[in-house]
Amino acid sequence: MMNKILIIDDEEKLRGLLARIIKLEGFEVLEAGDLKSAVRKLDQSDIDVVLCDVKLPDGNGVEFVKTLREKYPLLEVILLTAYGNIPDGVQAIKSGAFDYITKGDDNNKIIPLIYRALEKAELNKRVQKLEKQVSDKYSFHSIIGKSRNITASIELARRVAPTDTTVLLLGETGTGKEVFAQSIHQASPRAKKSFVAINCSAFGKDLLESEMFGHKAGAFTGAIRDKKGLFEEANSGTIFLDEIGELASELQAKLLRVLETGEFIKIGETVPTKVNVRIIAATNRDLQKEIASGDFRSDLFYRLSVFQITIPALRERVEDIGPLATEFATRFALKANKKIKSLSRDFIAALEHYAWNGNIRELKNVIERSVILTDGEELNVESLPFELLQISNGNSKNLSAFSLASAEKLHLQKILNYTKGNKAEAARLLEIGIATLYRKIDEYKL
Ligand SMILES: Nc1ncnc2c1ncn2[C@@H]1O[C@H](COP(=O)(O)OP(=O)(O)OP(=O)(O)O)[C@@H](O)[C@H]1O
Repeated sequence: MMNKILIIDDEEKLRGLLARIIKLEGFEVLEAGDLKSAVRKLDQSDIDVVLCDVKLPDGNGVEFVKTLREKYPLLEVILLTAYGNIPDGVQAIKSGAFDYITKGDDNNKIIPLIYRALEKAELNKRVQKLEKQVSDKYSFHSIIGKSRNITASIELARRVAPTDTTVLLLGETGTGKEVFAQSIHQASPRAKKSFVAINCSAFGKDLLESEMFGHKAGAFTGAIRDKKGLFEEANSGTIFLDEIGELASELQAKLLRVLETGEFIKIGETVPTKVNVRIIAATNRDLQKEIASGDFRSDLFYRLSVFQITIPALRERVEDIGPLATEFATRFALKANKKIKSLSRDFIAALEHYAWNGNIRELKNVIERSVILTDGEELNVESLPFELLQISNGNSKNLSAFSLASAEKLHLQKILNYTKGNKAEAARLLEIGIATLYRKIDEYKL
């Protein structure tokens, strides 16, 4: 499609000349003699770049730049200034114009400038598209599940999303706490600002403090330059503090201060930094217990737990397992270039009977493994890890699908089958001592 350029200028001769030059480059040119007819043209067609004169019969071009940026954020504006009137150009750029150019003077400069403005306009469109993709990906719609339990959690999250209220997400590992945090952010007025996530158990205390709050150059050895902390990065947006129960006590105090005053002091700094950040925290621990044992400050807990949402474990919403598995199978099949059309009944039944201590994350892993192991069009039980099929054996050690132990167990089973239960022969083949074999048989309840 041809790019469209709109020229707004009341001097017909000059406008015509400019239009001819631009048309020669293969662009489609639209013309307007005043702001009113310009607005009509802008509403009727998708303009990419606007060239706008300053003095117009019904208004001022410099001021019009602001309106243009707000109403048509994807297009770019080049202001046509009168000779020697640099302040107009500077003001226009402040208001969001792409650039300015002196009228009549530099017609040979206009084409390259238009090309650059077009590139910027294309970029605007790409960014908008990506933003839409991100917000779709992290919207509440992306949370799969129709069970009463999960819909109740989603409903709570929807309600609190548009506010600035601090949210505490409770739930076992892998239940989707981060997915919830992102959806809340995306459904809030802060959606266009940053969403920053930090796992409080991922760093040691000192590193975590500098990650969260930043430091001044020279604050400690290795602090070569000033570092912005994640709270600053998240300014005007949302910060997600995962595994908040792991936060060291000094940092708990610092976080409490942020919650109370919006302020913190960077490492090595003396004056506080102020931020406006919405806080979403998450934990899989029982914070009441941590409070009782003195590991978590109760005042911080009360600040954080203004609005609590519990995300149900997968075993508490068994009816969602089938739809989740199907969705993951589709995604992984696409990724692995496999033609998987269905999941067998037994396959889903086995999934529904399993305890899923690792919740959705574990389910995702199991499905990925099954997709990799399947060559046909249907996922069936043969592709499931051993433990999932051993559900009736309540004593068996609970192993995750990808663990080394799970592979070891499977291997032992195979060898023992091969030697028809002859343990001495099995130990020889496995190149381990007979005592070790007995121990493993016992451990895996073979
Ligand atoms: N309802 C859902 N629908 C689809 N995918 C989901 C859903 N909930 C979670 N997931 C996926 O499950 C995985 C685990 O989710 P997430 O990281 O949000 O869990 P978490 O509770 O924050 O885990 P942890 O406590 O270990 O940090 C991710 O890959 C996520 O994309």
